Formats: sequence, C-alpha cells, structure tokens
Amino acid sequence: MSNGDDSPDSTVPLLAARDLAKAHGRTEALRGASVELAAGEILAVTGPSGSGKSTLLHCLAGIVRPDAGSVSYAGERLDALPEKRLSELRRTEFGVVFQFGQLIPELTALDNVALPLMLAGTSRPDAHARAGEWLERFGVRGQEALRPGEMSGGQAQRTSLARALVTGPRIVFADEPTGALDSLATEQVMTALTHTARETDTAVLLITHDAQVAAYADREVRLSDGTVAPEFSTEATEAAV
Ligand SMILES: Nc1ncnc2c1ncn2[C@@H]1O[C@H](COP(=O)(O)OP(=O)(O)OP(=O)(O)O)[C@@H](O)[C@H]1O
Repeated sequence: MSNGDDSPDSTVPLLAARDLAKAHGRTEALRGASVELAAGEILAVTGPSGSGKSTLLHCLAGIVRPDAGSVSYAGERLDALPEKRLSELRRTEFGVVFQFGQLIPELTALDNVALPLMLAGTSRPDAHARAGEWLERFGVRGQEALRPGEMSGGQAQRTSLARALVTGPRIVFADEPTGALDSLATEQVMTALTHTARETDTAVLLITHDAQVAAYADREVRLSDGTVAPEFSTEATEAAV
C-alpha cells in the first residue's frame, strides 16, 4: 500500500488528522474524522450544516483541542503541544480566513494586512510596503486607506486573504470565505486565493457548501455526522489512482 515507512518526506502529508472526536456539551460535532492535506494541496471540506466542518477546521488549525484523536503538522503532534508553541505555530505557519473576514474595523486595509508582520517584529515601513504589495496582488490596490466598513464584501475578503497570506504561511484555513458574497465576488475571491496559493505553494483547507467553490479545489472530502463519508476517505482516493 502507499505511504509505507520507506516513503520520502515529500509523500508525508503536511497535515494529518486521525480519528478526531470533539463534543460541544452533549453534541458530538466530530466522531472519528480523519483527513490529510498535502503540501500545496487545495482541499475542499463540504457537508451539510452541522456536520462538523467548522469544528474540524478549528481542530486542524490548533484553535481547539480535540477530545480524542491526533493532529500532526509536519510530523509534530499539535494536539499535545503546549499553548505557547501552538500559538507560535498558528502565527507563523497558518493563516485563517473566516466568512466575515474579521478584519479589525478601526484599522485601514493597509494596517490590517501589515498587522501580522508588525506583531512578528517587522518595522512599520517594511510591513506597510509588503502589505501594499499583497493588497495589489489581491486586486485591492487603491483601497489602502479604507476601513472594513467602507469596503465591499469582496474587497474585505480579498483584504482578509492578503492578511492571511502576508506572513508566508504553509497552510491557509478558510471557513466559508465566500459565504456572504455574490457570485462575481465569489469568483474573484476564489481566483485570487487559488492563484496565489499555487504560486506560493501554500496549502488551503477550504470549507464550503457551494459546489462551484469546491470545484476550485484539487480534492474534496465530505463530512457527514462528524465523520468523513467513506467515498471521500484518503484510502478511497489513493485506491483510485
Ligand atoms: N460552541 C458550540 N457550542 C455548542 N454546540 C456547538 C458549538 N459549535 C458547534 N456546535 C454544534 O456542533 C455541531 C457541528 O457544528 P459545526 O459548526 O462544526 O458544523 P458545520 O458543518 O460547520 O455547520 P455549518 O455549515 O452550519 O457552519 C452542530 O450540531 C453545532 O450546533
């Protein structure tokens, strides 16, 4: 079978979750979910409302600890890491985009994108210069001075993507990034995200309920009642190759 012990490092998944379980009170959001993400891969996670997609993303991104199962990032067990190391990993290796962007409302687009760099110790002029380049890359050049409330939904999401990617993460976690956008803005956001991810070899884990959005991904896994539907398991994909 594939993925034997003699596999070179390039075949080891960048991120691997095994048998994840997570309950919110009495609700079992995840019940033995396993998923893998390869370096540079764009993976869509789909499934009905309440099937556990966001909970899975939170566990994979180290935002929430699973009750059982493991999450490994580049061979390191995330679920067992102390909080300090986990937050360092989140800051340096991961970028996150949510449905409503979660930009800081008081800051301009330029300052929002520059912020992660400044938090990592980059000087303000350098951070601003790089933030400007990333805004340009995402087609929001000229909007630097706008605050989130002054932008369209699509501009705000493209600014959020610039903020998620400005630090050069290896994985971007995107939870319904186009959920609040019309179809034109969706297309612009998805094109910008997937082009940039491919150019920079950044992996993307994308949650969506929209088949048109899932079609931008290399692969899809579907969650159902907190587990990955069998036809979307890693084994099924490998067997089909
Ligand atoms: N913080 C919470 N407290 C209580 N229950 C929660 C919490 N977060 C999620 N749940 C429950 O866990 C289950 C899975 O939720 P989750 O948000 O992961 O699903 P989802 O597939 O992302 O749903 P949606 O597509 O509607 O966003 C649902 O039944 C939800 O109501």
